[in-house]
Amino acid sequence: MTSRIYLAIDTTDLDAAKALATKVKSHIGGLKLGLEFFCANGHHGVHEMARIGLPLFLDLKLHDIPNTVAKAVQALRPLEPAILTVHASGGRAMLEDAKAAASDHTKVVGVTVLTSLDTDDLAIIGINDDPAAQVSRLSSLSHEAGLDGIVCSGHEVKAAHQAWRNGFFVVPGVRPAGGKVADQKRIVTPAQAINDGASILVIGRPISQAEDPVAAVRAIEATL
Ligand SMILES: O=C(O)c1cc(=O)[nH]c(=O)n1[C@@H]1O[C@H](COP(=O)(O)O)[C@@H](O)[C@H]1O
Repeated sequence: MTSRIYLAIDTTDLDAAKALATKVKSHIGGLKLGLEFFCANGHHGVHEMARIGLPLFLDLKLHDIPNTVAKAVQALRPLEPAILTVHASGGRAMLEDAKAAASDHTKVVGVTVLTSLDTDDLAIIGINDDPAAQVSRLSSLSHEAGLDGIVCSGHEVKAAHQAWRNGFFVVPGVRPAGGKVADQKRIVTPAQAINDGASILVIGRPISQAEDPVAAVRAIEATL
């Protein structure tokens, strides 16, 4: 069975990204290229990473007016990402237009509440609800707008999956028991996220910063 672990490539260094991805490629299901990587390496960097032969998740978290996001999605089509992110809080029209602009081969998923935020952080930006309620709201909106799924933390994935049975659920903020939390706030273990309905896990530093990334990814896989 294909691994459900997508390795987060969070570096500006293309050679380092290629070396890490090549090292672990037979143990993971795909590569997630984020803003840091894309801002430094652009389309060229994505083409280079595509040569490794794994599905690519282009995590640019697009968030703008509908026309601008739709045009950006069109401009990304030649990269043929398997998965692409937009911010669900961009609103219904933006989500519909983003999905319409993407190729049928790309899953467009809505980022709900970043895993680095908790209830206090939401209050500061005027959302007087806990993350679970906000994720539920944005998950329903993403579903209604025709997206393929959402990004949420492992705290919310069970309820989101129950409400949207054939949705695609991306769960970052995943930490092996006792792993360094860093800037994440809503974390769960990889096994919990999968048991609760995650379709794929996005994991970065627990693998990329490990002394032996292959051993780290194998240890995580063994818990699933
Ligand atoms: O969309 C994402 O992938 C994402 C959403 C979110 O809410 N939280 C989150 O951490 N991510 C990404 O998941 C990865 C997590 O990295 P680590 O914390 O190093 O495992 C980073 O590349 C983040 O950009």
